[in-house]
Amino acid sequence: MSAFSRSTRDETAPDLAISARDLRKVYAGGKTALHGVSLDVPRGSMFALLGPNGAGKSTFINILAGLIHKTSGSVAIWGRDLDRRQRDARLAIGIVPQELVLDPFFTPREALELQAGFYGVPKAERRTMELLRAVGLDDKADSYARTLSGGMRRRLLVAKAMVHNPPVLVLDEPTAGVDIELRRKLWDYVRELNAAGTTVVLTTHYLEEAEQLCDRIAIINRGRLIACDRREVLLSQLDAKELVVRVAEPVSPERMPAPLAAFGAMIDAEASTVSFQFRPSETPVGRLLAAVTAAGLTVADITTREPDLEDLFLRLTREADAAGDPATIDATSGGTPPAPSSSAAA
Ligand SMILES: Nc1ncnc2c1ncn2[C@@H]1O[C@H](COP(=O)(O)OP(=O)(O)OP(=O)(O)O)[C@@H](O)[C@H]1O
Repeated sequence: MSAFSRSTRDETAPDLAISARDLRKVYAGGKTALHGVSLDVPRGSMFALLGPNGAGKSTFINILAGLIHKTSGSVAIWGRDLDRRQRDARLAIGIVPQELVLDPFFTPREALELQAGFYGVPKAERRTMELLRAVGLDDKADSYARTLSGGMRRRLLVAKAMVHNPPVLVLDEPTAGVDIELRRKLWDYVRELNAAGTTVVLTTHYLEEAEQLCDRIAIINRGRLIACDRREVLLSQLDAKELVVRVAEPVSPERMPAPLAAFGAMIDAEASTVSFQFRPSETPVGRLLAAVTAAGLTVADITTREPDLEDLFLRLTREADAAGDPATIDATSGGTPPAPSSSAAA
């Protein structure tokens, strides 16, 4: 199907694959799962939606999928408003649900054909075997779905979400219960789709996965967006590094040389190391190494540790929890959001 152009040069394609404004969801019973989330997913991006259990990720995705109704706010998928152009919006998105929902009596081939029929894909344009090959299920094309393993079912759901060739693919916890080898295969395929222009949004509990795969990351906590930016920008917010210097001479924390104390160094006598927690924006590593030399020590080896997404995730969710009722970050401007505690309510 060529209805959707993925080219970055195509001026008819929207700049935003998904755009949510002030999205709220209050479930029957009064639970507010989304407190006014505004979020943009640029076309062509590989976008991670991260958050602890119960943060509201599935609620967000289920609204996109049309499985639940939003309470208020608006969402556009591929520039098509979900209220005004529901059918067009749905055609633009493929969703891989969290639950492994498959009819056990259909084979993968039948499941894909049925789905293609549901989306009105003409027989000549169906890519059933191509999709099954892509997800490594071509040899299972005619086995009953009930005989497939959890990982195979997951991959079949990915293929199913792609039958109408949507420009936006959303995967809700796609690798839960999938072993490492299959996970790698799944990601290879998702990367290929993304390289070919498909915008990919995924929710995951594996921070490492988001860090390795995604160029943009949003963090949602208790129904509020607490961060949303390019991965490098988010990680640079941490501005903290650790330098560990192994020295040739014996050292002791009881005899901390003044040049090292000035930088808040810590000494591990057993490992013969001096370590520093520092802000790269304020303190160049060279100054720390100079302090080691000034203390009369010889540098034998150095290692540094960069903060990772897990550090950021923990810090932001803790800050948001400590603030109690943090304001929502409007992540639609494309810039770096302000710190959670000082941002303005959307
Ligand atoms: N049908 C429902 N009725 C009432 N409350 C619900 C319903 N579905 C979800 N919730 C509540 O809404 C909040 C957000 O849930 P949601 O499933 O969106 O979170 P999540 O981030 O996807 O979590 P997980 O990572 O565990 O899937 C939770 O407090 C959850 O208990």
